[in-house]
Amino acid sequence: MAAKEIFVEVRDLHKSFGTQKVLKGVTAKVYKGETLVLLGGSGGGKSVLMKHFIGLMAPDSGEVIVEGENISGMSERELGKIRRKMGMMFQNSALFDSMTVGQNIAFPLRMGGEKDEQRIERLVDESLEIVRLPGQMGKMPSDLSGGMRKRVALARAIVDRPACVLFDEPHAGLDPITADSIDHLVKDLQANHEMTNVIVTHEMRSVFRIADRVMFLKEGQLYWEGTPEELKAATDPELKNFIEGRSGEDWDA
Ligand SMILES: Nc1ncnc2c1ncn2[C@@H]1O[C@H](COP(=O)(O)OP(=O)(O)OP(=O)(O)O)[C@@H](O)[C@H]1O
Repeated sequence: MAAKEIFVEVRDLHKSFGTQKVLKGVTAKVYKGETLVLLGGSGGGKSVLMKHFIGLMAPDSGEVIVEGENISGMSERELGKIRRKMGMMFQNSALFDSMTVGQNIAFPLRMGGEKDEQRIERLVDESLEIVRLPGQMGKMPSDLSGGMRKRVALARAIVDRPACVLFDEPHAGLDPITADSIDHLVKDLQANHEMTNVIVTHEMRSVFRIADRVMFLKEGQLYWEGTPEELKAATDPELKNFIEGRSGEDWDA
């Protein structure tokens, strides 16, 4: 088998907000073409780590390397190029309620200086096709269900055909069937559009459906990494409690 190519690598990342140390020396790799899931308790630093992958946050110390390029110290212009390799689907969809679906999806293209309206229209159309919402560009976000809003947010994240999509809790607030449709879209992006996916989620059913690899963050450090099969077989009480949804505290005491 060919050696796996690294898409993003972080080395010994440290990040604090005021006196709160959020990342305490995280070293991790994301491989091209994989679906990587980040797990861990609330506040463990998953979203903060993901924002470092895309250059939205800069570390206090440590390195972020995207396709072999160290992004620390890059100018905003150079960082812009790096960010275009990645699309991010934010928590709670973060759509602009005053804009139509089409305008929301086109937003990153226009912000990036795209002036070719035909190209914008084509990319918006294609993105809506990919997320299985063809022809919905004229709707307002308030007319859509939660699941459809997530799909629009995904269409916006992929509109510029990034090499990698970062998903911050794409399953939050969805019923199991709608969550399943998001999982199908994730696997479709990977299989048919050669995208690398990095996903923060708490939805264990989805983890076992979509992940090629799992990383478990705890208190700002990489506590464990492995395949979903290895996670299922894990005997570590911390991991077992997490996947089985147990608090680990003794409530009968
Ligand atoms: N921009 C910021 N300014 C100050 N504190 C922040 C900022 N971003 C994150 N934090 C803090 O960093 C900690 C980790 O946040 P993060 O969002 O990465 O957690 P998480 O592991 O993704 O958890 P959750 O599952 O709850 O989203 C939290 O205590 C949060 O309040």
